[in-house]
Amino acid sequence: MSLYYETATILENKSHTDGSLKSRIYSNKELKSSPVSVYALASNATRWAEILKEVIDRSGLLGVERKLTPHLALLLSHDLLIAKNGVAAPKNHVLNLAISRHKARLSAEFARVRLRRGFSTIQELKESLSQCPVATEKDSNGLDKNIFQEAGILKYPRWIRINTLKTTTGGQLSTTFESLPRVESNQEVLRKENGVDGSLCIDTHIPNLISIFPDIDYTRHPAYRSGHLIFQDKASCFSAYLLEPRLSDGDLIDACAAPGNKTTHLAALLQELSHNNRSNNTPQNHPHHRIIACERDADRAATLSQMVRRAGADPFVEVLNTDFLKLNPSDPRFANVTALLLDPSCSGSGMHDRSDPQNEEEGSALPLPSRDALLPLSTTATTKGKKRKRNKGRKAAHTNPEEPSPTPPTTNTVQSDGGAPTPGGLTEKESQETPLQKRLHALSTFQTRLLTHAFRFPTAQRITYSTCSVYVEENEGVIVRALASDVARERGWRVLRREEQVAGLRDWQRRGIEGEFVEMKEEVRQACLRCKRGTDEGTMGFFVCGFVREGLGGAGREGQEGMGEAEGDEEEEEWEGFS
Ligand SMILES: C[S@@+](CC[C@H](N)C(=O)[O-])C[C@H]1O[C@@H](n2cnc3c(N)ncnc32)[C@H](O)[C@@H]1O
Repeated sequence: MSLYYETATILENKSHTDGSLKSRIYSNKELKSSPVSVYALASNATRWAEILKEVIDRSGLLGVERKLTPHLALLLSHDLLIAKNGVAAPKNHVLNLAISRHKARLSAEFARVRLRRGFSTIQELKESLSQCPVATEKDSNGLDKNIFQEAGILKYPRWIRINTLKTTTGGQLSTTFESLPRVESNQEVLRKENGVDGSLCIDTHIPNLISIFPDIDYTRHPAYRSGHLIFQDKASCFSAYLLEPRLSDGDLIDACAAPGNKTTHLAALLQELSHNNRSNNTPQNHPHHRIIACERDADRAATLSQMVRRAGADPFVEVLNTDFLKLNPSDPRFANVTALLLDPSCSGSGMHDRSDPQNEEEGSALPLPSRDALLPLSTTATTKGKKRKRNKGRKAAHTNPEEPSPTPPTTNTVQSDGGAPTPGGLTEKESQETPLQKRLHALSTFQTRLLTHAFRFPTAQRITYSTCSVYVEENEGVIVRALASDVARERGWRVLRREEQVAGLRDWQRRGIEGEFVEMKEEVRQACLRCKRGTDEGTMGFFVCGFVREGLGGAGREGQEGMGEAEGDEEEEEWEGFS
């Protein structure tokens, strides 16, 4: 059935074609299926991906149906479980058979996943996923706007950061955006009147950021192609802005940099500083600040280099295709590092439409089911013959402020020693964790390690830690654990208090939340900034917290600590299944 194969190919996007999901579909002249159907299937399945991944993983579908790829499984299970008309293939078609023979198991898992999230009906769950205003008009391609409503696109404006490395906001407003009237709020931006091409709002928290109607496609516009405009959600701009680069800074590290939105934002902020400080004679093309942009994945590092060049940030940025955890903080190459931006891989649960290029640029992939999902965890944990280290101070249990906890009510605070170990190296509680809990556990362990590694850079004075996740485990939980670490205490790291934050972000109202099992001081909670999906603010779900250092404690131990930890960490990371 070409609809499923073609939609899967579009979502995989192996050729890395530029453009929005919609433009990739409509510009594809080889499609046999109707673009309307491909778009509807792709955008709807994408929206449900996180839930469907959990359903498919729990059912073990991919372990037995070798003909199904993760993308095909996602699309077919969407139609089987959610679409009004079911699977759009004849009953005896190989794809229909491959999914339908597991209907009972998939439906049961779907019901479990739904109930665990606190929704008594599919309709309620559906509504929670598409909190968008109803629109009935057709778009320029004749598409019913309700399709976009389901995909959740209308709720969010398109955020564009004007890249001041190459242009100015004034210049762009009078050229590229000349035809768009200015409005005062995102809500007005989203209210597209008949016959009007949309409007534009200048953001009040982040300089050089605008929002426009999301349906206006600028991916082919010369200003976008030449790097004058960068698609970047407002929330994602918080990380570099909160780090607040200064003229007194030495080198900066972006520890997990690809595809490079925050790296180029840092570069733009640095350049503005030099421009504003006329007494400083640093020539624009020979900045004394170096941004070391670290990315461990080779393909993504190549994309990062490309993006850095396109944004005109190359005079500032040195791309390192390496694992940040392998950098020795005491290496003389990093002797001048004063600030680090850490935006590690995360669950991506704060993103609204992962197939949108704006979100692809944020670096989180579509959650896909896995063939190994049902392998007993004890097998995966011991295949490498490594034993797991205990997480000191680990308290966070699953908490997503946007949905009820999947943790069974009987699960209590995870003790720092994790309880009694099972023969497979897992505690009883850990072996009872759902796939989501296991994933969050592994992610937050990895994220805490990255953050504590950042604490080790001897001359570092400021750090920002951010994720596009809504889960407390990956956010406040990581902050609390990292602050409790020996290295944080020895080196004098503390949170950047709200009153110390850059103007604009200091006024941001959404602050940290205490999860069921994460307690923190009010000062720490206030230091955490959150953005919530589905609000009038028009952002994705996001979290950021800044750190500053009081004094330079423990400076004598840097060399040993840097390398010693990297080795031990590797052992733990392999156990956690991250490569
Ligand atoms: C959320 S994305 C970063 C997005 C980026 N900050 C931006 O704004 O465009 C996380 C990136 O970190 C990379 N990464 C994960 N672990 C890493 C590590 N230990 N060292 C370096 N890069 C890592 C991932 O490959 C991924 O590209």
